[in-house]
Amino acid sequence: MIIGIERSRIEGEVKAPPSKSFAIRYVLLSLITDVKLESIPSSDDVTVANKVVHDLKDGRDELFLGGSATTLRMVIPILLALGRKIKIDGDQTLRRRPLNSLRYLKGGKFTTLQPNANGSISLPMVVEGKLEQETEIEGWESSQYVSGLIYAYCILGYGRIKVIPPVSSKGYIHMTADVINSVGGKVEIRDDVIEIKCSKLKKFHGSVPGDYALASFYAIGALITGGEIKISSLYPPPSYFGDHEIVNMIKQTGAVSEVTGDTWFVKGSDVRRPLAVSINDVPDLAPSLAGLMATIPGESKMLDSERLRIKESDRINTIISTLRSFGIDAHYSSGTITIVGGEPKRGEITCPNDHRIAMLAGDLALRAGGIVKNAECVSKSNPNYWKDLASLGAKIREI
Ligand SMILES: O=C(O)C1=C[C@@H](OP(=O)(O)O)[C@@H](O)[C@H](O)C1
Ligand SMILES: C=C(OP(=O)(O)O)C(=O)O
Repeated sequence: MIIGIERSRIEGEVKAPPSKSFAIRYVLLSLITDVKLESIPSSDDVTVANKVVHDLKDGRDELFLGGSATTLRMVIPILLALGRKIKIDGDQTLRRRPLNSLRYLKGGKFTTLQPNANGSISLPMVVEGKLEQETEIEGWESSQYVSGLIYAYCILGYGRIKVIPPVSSKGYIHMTADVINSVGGKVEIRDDVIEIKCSKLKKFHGSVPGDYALASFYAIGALITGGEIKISSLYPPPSYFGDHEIVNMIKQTGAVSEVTGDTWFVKGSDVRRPLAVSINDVPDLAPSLAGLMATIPGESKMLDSERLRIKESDRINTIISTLRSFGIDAHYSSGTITIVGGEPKRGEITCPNDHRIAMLAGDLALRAGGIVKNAECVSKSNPNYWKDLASLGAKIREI
């Protein structure tokens, strides 16, 4: 799919896209207790998670994880809790994602079926073995393993995890703990030790809340085109640091940005301050933030950005190359992406099999005009992205 966008003003009201992270957690929760969702999001990753659960319940011994690393790194500990020997594979983007932290999971055996040059653990592989009751695991590579271990120990009834610092994306671990605690589990996070106790869990009957990181592409699209926007169906920002922090980050630049109830209101102002933020705990905010930083005069910085290299694409390179395609100067050094804000020029990219990079290009094109090829890649998390932009005033067409 090739999408052409002319300079537009984004404004109005829109429902936030459903949260991929909450949706995958609720789908996987159905392996532990009864779950009834008002509706299941149609994004690729949630569809994959749903298929994985059905295949496990049908007793299959092969799973296909598409491009979803959240599903992959959460399911592996669950398989060790279930004591199932399973062959798992994914698409090309998932096969490039590192799984080195698996070496900490004592009791697990991971046979890589296409050994790579550096001998690291990767897909396709066979997972077998039994999870030990206490585990330590490094926290740097991904929080998703820790989330999977919380589910795994809930299945086993009890477990203890020592997370070796530094711990990345901590908010997602709190999200997982909140989901299990909401159905009667007992997940206690004390510094770097997590203790899990689960007996008979309650049923879960509810809906998937909106996604702040995905919604931020709409908010920033409005900001950089002079509009104002209300985005509804979001969850009240929790106490821990997570993707909802985007609300405050946008406020720090001088814009109006506030959540009332389930609705986020965003409007630009005459004040445009450059931003310097660490994204190690909120990596999914980097692509949308890049679009905002691109239009704020001065140097903005995204610190602690090393882990962006191991997402669906090497996002350090793909964020910088996308910005440069729209005439914005950006560079990387020692963990920091520096963006020199200015006036984007008409640009064109081919989505590098990374949904959030296509959405970054979409936002920049709303300001300056442009073209996005392989635009269907947004379906990994938000298949309605282009349609939502059109409903908010984007001059957009399929070429
Ligand atoms: O647990 C989750 O739902 C997620 C965790 C994050 O990954 P890392 O923990 O690897 O940063 C994030 O990038 C991903 O999109 C969703
Ligand atoms: C990295 C992402 O997802 P995952 O890790 O689940 O593939 C993402 O949604 O940007």
